[in-house]
Amino acid sequence: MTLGASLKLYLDVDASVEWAEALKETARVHPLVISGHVRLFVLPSLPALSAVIDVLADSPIAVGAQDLFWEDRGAYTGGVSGADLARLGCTYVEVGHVERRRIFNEDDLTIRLKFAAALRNGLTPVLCVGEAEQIDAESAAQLCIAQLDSAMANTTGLRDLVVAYEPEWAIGQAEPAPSAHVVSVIRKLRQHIDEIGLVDAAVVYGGSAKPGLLSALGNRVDGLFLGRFAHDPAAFASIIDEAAGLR
Ligand SMILES: O=C[C@H](O)COP(=O)(O)O
Repeated sequence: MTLGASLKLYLDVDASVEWAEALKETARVHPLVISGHVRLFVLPSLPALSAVIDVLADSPIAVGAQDLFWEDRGAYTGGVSGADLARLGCTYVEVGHVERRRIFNEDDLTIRLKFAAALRNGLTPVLCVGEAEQIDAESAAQLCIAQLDSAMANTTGLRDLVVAYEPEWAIGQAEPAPSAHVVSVIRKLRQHIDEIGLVDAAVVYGGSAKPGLLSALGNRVDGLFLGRFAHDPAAFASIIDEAAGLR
């Protein structure tokens, strides 16, 4: 089971460190985390990365970035190099979140280049896919598959991948997407992923995910990608407990 959380730009550096310290304590005593049956990763904001990496250095919680640039070196003011993220100790990087698409104008080509940059630097991509409007599961799955195939076009050397199914209409809401919809889309996504030979990829759900959801979805998903509802370390801990209950 894979559980990840992105802090987006919600927590400042000090709050991110405090949050990481609380998660570290949860992970330290949780048997399923210790045994590796639940893998945890967190994606703080860029300025908090180093401090959070320091806090989690001797814990099983992996750290990643929420974005990277598609080139590693050069005249790219403000760019973030995947090589530097790896050097800092990041092992994950998020690519394709809809907020990057909408607010920062990233398109399919940008996402493909960033996906390649992640792989080139040995970072596990957390590739976000999802439909914009609430539509039927079959149509949603086709859109997600098209986004996945586009991001991975010409990809070589893929070792590990997290695919986060994040329907845009369910992000930032009080409730996640209905479980039946999530299960149906993820089943079709999983089928496609298996067909193209990525059997080890984890397919997780994100979009107002919170305590109770994992139990409702059961083993039909590989985990969750959390946003706001992970800000409370106790909520994160209770979701790890839910993962334990599914074993
Ligand atoms: O990256 C996380 C997702 O966009 C979900 O965020 P949210 O749970 O705050 O809606």
